[in-house]
Order: sequence, then C-alpha cells, then structure tokens
Amino acid sequence: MSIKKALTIAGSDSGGGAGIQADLKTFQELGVFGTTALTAVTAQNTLGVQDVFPLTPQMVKSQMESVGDDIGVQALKTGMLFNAEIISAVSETISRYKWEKVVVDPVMIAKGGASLLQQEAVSALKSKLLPLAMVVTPNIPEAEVLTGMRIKTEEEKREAARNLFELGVSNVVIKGGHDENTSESIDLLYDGLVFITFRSERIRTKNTHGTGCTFSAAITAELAKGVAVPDAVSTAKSYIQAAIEDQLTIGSGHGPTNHWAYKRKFMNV
Ligand SMILES: Nc1ncnc2c1ncn2[C@@H]1O[C@H](COP(=O)(O)OP(=O)(O)OP(=O)(O)O)[C@@H](O)[C@H]1O
Ligand SMILES: Cc1ncc(CO)c(N)n1
Repeated sequence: MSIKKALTIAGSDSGGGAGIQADLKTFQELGVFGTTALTAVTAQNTLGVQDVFPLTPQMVKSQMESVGDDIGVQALKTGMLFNAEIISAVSETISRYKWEKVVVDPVMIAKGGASLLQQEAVSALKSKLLPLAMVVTPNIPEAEVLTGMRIKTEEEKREAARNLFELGVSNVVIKGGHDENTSESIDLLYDGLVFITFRSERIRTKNTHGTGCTFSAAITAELAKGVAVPDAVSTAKSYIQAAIEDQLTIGSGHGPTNHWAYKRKFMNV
C-alpha cells in the first residue's frame, strides 16, 4: 500500500494534547504516515508547562535529514521552534530539500502563559521561515506580534493577513479561536487575491489544549494528499470542530481534544 508522508517539526507535550503528539494523532486519523523532528521536550499537562528543554539546532537538522534522505515527505509543518538558532537550522534544511508544502504554525505562548518561542526569535521567524511557507496559521495574538498591529475588527484581521502575505507567505489563515465574544469561531484565509471565511459554532469549553497544533497538522495532512489549500483548510476546520465538540475528560485544567471524533462524526467509524 502506498501512503503519503508528512513531517512535523515541533516540541513534545508530555500531556499528549499538543505538539508532536497532537500532530501524529491527526496525521494518523487523516490517513497520512507521520514522521517527526523534535525541537524541544516540554514537561506539560492540562494545567500548564512545568519545564522546557530545547534540543540543539544540529539535532533538529539531523532528524530532518534522516527523514529527508530516506523516507521523503509530501508536506511538513512547524510548531514550537523555541529559539532563533533552531529557526535558522529548520529554514536552511527546508530550502536544501526544496520542500514546498510547508505549513508554519507560529507557536509562541502556551495556554497557561509559558513562552514556547523566545522573543528575540520573532524576527528570524519573519525573515527566514515565513518566506518559505505555503500556509501560516497564527491565532490573533500571534498575528498581532508578527504584524505589530492590534487586531479587533474584521477589517484589521484582513489588514493583518495582507501584511503577512507581504512577508512572502502564499496563504495566510488567521484563526478566530481567541475571539471569545463571538458565537462563532471564524477563521480567515487569504491567498493574496481573495478572502475566504470558515465559520463554526463556538463551543463553550475549557478543553481546547492543542487546537492550533491539530488544526495546522490537519492542513498539512491534506496538503500531503494533494488537496488544494482552501479544501485542506476546510477539512481541518471540520476536524477541529469535531475534536472539540466530542469532549474527553482528561486532567483538571485545559484538557485535550478528541482525535477519534472526526471519523466518528463523518465516516461512522
Ligand atoms: N471554542 C471553540 N469552538 C470552536 N472552534 C474553536 C474553539 N476554539 C478554537 N477553535 C478553532 O480551533 C482552531 C485553532 O484556533 P485557536 O485560535 O484556538 O488556535 P491556537 O490558539 O493556536 O490554539 P492552541 O491552544 O493550540 O495554542 C481554529 O480553527 C479555531 O476556529
Ligand atoms: C509542545 C507544544 N507545542 C505547542 C503548544 C501550543 O498549544 C504547546 N502547548 N506545547
């Protein structure tokens, strides 16, 4: 059986809800073979991040080479990158392998407030990695940091998307999970020409740990299968909606989402 392959370059979440763990679960559920390059180990649970240990940039690069030289991938995503040196190593290696279907989830801060990206690494993210991205998926606070704008209105969201497009990203998705005073969770896609909105009912829950990782991993899995960007975003939206709706009760803080839900909802599995 031939299968499409995807790579996630991200941190480990010991609690299993976000990071590499969320990405692999998503790849698996969407029928794509998942490979990994770990950037950092976090000691983390539903209450927050207790400890962080970054790997060396060389070790991140070696893992990418191990995957690239033998297995090969049709698409990849980046998540927690932690520092500027890791961002440089990742960007150089992506360029060397000429990987094109690159999804950048510009992870900055965990739900509990812990920093997953050093402040001084933001400029490396903008200048080195974003120009290589086919899709970038910031939440609203991340889009504010990347653009230096305050984003409150729909027009400001559009302006931020235009700014990010100008940095060389082919498709910008500004996620609306943080827009808590709306009854819908609205994600905005911009491809340099048109805006497409993806809407879903906002679910009232504190169990949204790892939603961003899962969403970007689902886009990556669909791109690996050859799906076009708007359709990939649409499937990712359905996937994350199902995964938030069909709640699990794990831990006493911000619990993870449910990766069994998508197939249960849409494929009766
Ligand atoms: N309460 C909710 N109800 C429905 N959809 C949601 C909810 N919260 C987030 N989403 C959806 O989940 C996806 C991730 O968005 P979000 O803005 O939460 O990302 P994030 O902040 O990067 O996540 P993370 O918690 O992993 O950092 C988006 O498609 C968003 O619309
Ligand atoms: C390892 C890791 N990556 C990403 C996030 C963002 O949800 C997190 N909390 N932990």
